[in-house]
Amino acid sequence: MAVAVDHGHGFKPFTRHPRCRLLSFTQLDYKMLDFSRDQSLDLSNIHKSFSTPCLSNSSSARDDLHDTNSKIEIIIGHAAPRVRAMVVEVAIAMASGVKPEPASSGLGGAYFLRAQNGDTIAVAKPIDEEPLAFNNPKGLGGRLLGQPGMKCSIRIGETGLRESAAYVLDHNGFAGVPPTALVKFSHINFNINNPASDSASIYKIASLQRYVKHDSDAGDLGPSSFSVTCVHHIGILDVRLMNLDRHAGNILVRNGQERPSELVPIDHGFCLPEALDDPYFEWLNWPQASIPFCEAELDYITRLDPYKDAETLRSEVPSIGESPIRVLVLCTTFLKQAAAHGLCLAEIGEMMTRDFNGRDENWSTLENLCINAKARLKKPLIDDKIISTLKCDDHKQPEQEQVGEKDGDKMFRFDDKHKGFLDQASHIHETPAKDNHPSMVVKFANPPEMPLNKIQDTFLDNNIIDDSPSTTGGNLMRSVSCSVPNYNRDGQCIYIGEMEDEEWQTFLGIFQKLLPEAFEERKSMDLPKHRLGLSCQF
Ligand SMILES: Nc1ncnc2c1ncn2[C@@H]1O[C@H](COP(=O)(O)OP(=O)(O)OP(=O)(O)O)[C@@H](O)[C@H]1O
Repeated sequence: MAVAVDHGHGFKPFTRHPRCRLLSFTQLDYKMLDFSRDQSLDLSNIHKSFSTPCLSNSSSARDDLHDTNSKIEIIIGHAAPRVRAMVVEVAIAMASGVKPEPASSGLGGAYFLRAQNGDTIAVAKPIDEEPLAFNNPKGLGGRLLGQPGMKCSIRIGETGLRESAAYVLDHNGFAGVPPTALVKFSHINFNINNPASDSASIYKIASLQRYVKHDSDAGDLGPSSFSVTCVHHIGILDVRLMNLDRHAGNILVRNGQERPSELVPIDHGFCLPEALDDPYFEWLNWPQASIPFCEAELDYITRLDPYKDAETLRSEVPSIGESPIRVLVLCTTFLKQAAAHGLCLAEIGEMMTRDFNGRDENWSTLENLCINAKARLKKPLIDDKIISTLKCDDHKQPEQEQVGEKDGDKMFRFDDKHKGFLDQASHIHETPAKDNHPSMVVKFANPPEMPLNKIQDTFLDNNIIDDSPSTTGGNLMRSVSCSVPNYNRDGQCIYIGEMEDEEWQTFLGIFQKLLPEAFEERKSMDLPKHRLGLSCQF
């Protein structure tokens, strides 16, 4: 068998729904491993091929139609350590005729790739088999790539990117994310729900992660056998990446000869959302999270450079886009300052998590800080997606916060002096809803600055726009009614990706100035301490 590394651009660009951003895989430096089933394996040849890259002849989708040889191509992760070795092993296994084995667990399509001797090498998760995606094999399919997925802030088809990003950002294996890449498989039998209509079935894009031998996952055990270090390291990663999905099943447990067990974090598809969202941290209530960071951990956190990490993502995972990168910068900044103020992991995690009391979900402390920081920017914040119905009026009533009630909607004055406005916004959900959508009215002190088109653009994809002029008290009132789709319970996320660069920098500066007071307030609460009372051994 000849295994060759290809620096060419072997496949046609991967596109998705026309209204959605293109995944710019054409910009990426593809490296391809070709292998053929009818030739014998020659490992010495593999090494030679790596050191002497050569071009593949199979450079178009048309060629692929006539080429039945299996291929695997690294799209993201070719510079990451230990990725190539994993891909070579998978390539050899596939060349020997080994078939991917579907995993029964998980909501998405996942496949174990085994070597000829039966050892599992890696886990592949095709992006079109994610939960809700059209080729999902577990009855959860039907949607196009690029639409909001299980989490409103992460699009269908983009979890694989994030799995790779988590590995790239886990510097020196601090949290122990297994080697992960985004790859393209061709001529491999993954699931297709409607073969007749699927013309692109000759290849699939998938995340590929090194399989980790394990004894159980964290859901099978209580946390008392887990090492403080493992919990802290995984928690630090989750905070940086705003992981929305750190449930116990996503932490594998390896029992050593002695306690404590080693923890391995997997499944990072719901990290790095496009907007601030509600993270889920299983470790939040584990006693280890309430133990202060040790010197080495504090040193690691101090040395984290959010801007360098942002550059790393831009160069190594370019298709991820700027919004998730901003979430990374914001969360890393938050972590660094929180740790410097002496907060423990549990306190930091709690500040990032929304408060759900069974009926209402309130913004997290982190989200409230961002709302306040945005309110202090000069520009009116009308494109925040916290607003589902907007009305504007140049009639100023500066002394009043709530300026009235109309058709069941509360009316609030809004200008840049009125920083309390966005605190009020947390009460939006309690206002009477129209057509089952939360509703509010905002009065703008400065109508000319209101980019009405921008509002319409923001909501156009999924909403009904009603732009009807009316008059109130002699003042022109423009009305824009939009229904925010029900992504989550409240249909709301705080977006930070829409700001211009300069505005973003100003926002970050304001955000950082707000942090010390918030940390002091958090430290004055003693919530996490009671957890230390639980009986556990470390
Ligand atoms: N790197 C790995 N090493 C060992 N097992 C793994 C690895 N990655 C995933 N698995 C296992 O593969 C199965 C499916 O993986 P995973 O849970 O990540 O899929 P998913 O569809 O994204 O799941 P979920 O519904 O929890 O989001 C699980 O049993 C998981 O434990």
